[in-house]
Parts: sequence; C-alpha cells; structure tokens
Amino acid sequence: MTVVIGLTGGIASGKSTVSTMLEEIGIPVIDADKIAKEVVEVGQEAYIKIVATFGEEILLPNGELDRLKLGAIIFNDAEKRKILNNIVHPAVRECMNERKNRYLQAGEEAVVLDIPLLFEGNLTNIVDKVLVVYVDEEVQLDRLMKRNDFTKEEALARIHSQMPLKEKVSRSDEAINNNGSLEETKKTLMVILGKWGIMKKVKK
Ligand SMILES: CC(C)(COP(=O)(O)OP(=O)(O)OC[C@H]1O[C@@H](n2cnc3c(N)ncnc32)[C@H](O)[C@@H]1O)[C@@H](O)C(=O)NCCC(=O)NCCS
Ligand SMILES: Nc1ncnc2c1ncn2[C@@H]1O[C@H](COP(=O)(O)OP(=O)(O)OP(=O)(O)O)[C@@H](O)[C@H]1O
Repeated sequence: MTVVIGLTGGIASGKSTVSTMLEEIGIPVIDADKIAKEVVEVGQEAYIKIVATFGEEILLPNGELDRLKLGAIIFNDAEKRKILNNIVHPAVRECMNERKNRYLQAGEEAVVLDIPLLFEGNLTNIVDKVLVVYVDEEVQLDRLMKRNDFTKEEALARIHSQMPLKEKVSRSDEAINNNGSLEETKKTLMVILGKWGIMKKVKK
C-alpha cells in the first residue's frame, strides 16, 4: 500500500526545501503551488473566472496574471482571498487527485502531496500522514523577506493570512523544526520516514 504524505507548513517555512530532499531520495512529490500556477495560465477556465471577477487591471501587458498585484489584493482582504481560493482550489484538487492516482496505480511506496493550505483547505482526508515543516516566526519573516524581496509589511500580511504554524504543528502526525541547518532538517526527515517504514525501496 502506498503511503500518501501531506507535506505542509507556513509560507517560507521550508516545504520546497524538504520536497527537494524527498525527490532526491526517490519519493515522488506533487506540488500544489506548481499546479495552482498551471491552472491559471492564459485561457484556462480559472484564468477566465479570475479576470471576470478581479478585472483586467490584474493582468500584465502580455495577458498573464500579474501575481504581485493579485497577491497585494488578496493577502490584504480575507473576502477577496476567499473568492480567489474558490476559483483556483477546485481545479488544483482535481489535478492533484489525478496525479496521485497515477502514482497509486504505479505501486509507489510513498507519494508526497506538498500543499501549503492542507489544513486551511480541510484536505487532511486525502492523505494518510501529515508532515509539517515549521520555523519560528522571526526566522520565517527573515527568510520570506530575503527570498521574495518583500517589505516587513508585505511579508507579515502573507504570514497572517495562514493558520498559525503552532496550530499546524499540533495537528500534524510529525513535524520538522527547520530553524537550523539543512543537514539537521534532512536528518529529522530521514528519522520520520524510518518511523513510517518508508525506507525499504527508496533509492539512496
Ligand atoms: C495570490 C497569488 C497570485 C500570488 O502569487 P505568488 O507568485 O506571489 O505566490 P505563490 O503562488 O508562489 O505562493 C507562495 C505562497 O503563498 C502562500 N499562499 C498562496 N495563496 C494563498 C492563499 N490563498 N492563502 C494563504 N496563503 C497563500 C502559500 O504559502 C504559497 O506557498 C497566488 O499565490 C495564488 O494564485 N493564490 C491562490 C491559489 C492558492 O491558494 N495557492 C496556494 C496553494 S494551492
Ligand atoms: N534550513 C534552512 N537554512 C537556511 N535557509 C533555508 C533553510 N530552509 C529553507 N531556507 C530558505 O528559506 C526560504 C524558504 O524556503 P522554501 O522556499 O523551501 O519554503 P516554502 O515553505 O516552500 O515556501 P512557500 O510557502 O512560499 O512555497 C528559501 O529561500 C530557502 O532557500
């Protein structure tokens, strides 16, 4: 039986970093952020709905979504965020499910669904185990500001649009503290996979 792992955390807490480690050891990862970008490409159903709802002012001159502009709107307005989520999330869920089923049919030992909003979107029922990657808020703020070149205000708006990380940790099966080095994070990850019995067929 394939173990379906839901990997989640907060913005810039280190999910992609852990995803890369999982891929390196041969465990397939389905990335919700990547799919959320695919389903809003020009001409897709979700794209058309977004333009109809938010107006053409959220487009770049080439017709693609201006993600910075749309982000500035939805991370500062809970109602508008809900509207965008209701457009994008059903398409993301459908696509993730299709890909997950393909891995199940292929008989993979484990498959990871990297979903930033696993708890917020009530998606814990589609996974067997929940793994949360967490950091302290100062570390999160610092890494997010550096990675995206955000002001403190922009970064905090994004952090506060999500469920507090402490709550995610308390609802997880296992959690990785990613305040330290990448080596420490990898070590914790390997211990957790071992606990879940996911080591046997994994390529080293
Ligand atoms: C608002 C958008 C255009 C901003 O794009 P941008 O390129 O700046 O960010 P990106 O998509 O890479 O997301 C970065 C991180 O932001 C956080 N985030 C994204 N959307 C949301 C949301 N609706 N609510 C809370 N946090 C979110 C996640 O932690 C995510 O990992 C984009 O995030 C979006 O379309 N969001 C709605 C879809 C969504 O919920 N995606 C996330 C998981 S499916
Ligand atoms: N242990 C670490 N030490 C130092 N920097 C780190 C560590 N882990 C992650 N980072 C850096 O912190 C930033 C955020 O990490 P990452 O992109 O993996 O987070 P994420 O949770 O996937 O973010 P998002 O929710 O935005 O997709 C990146 O710039 C990454 O290189």
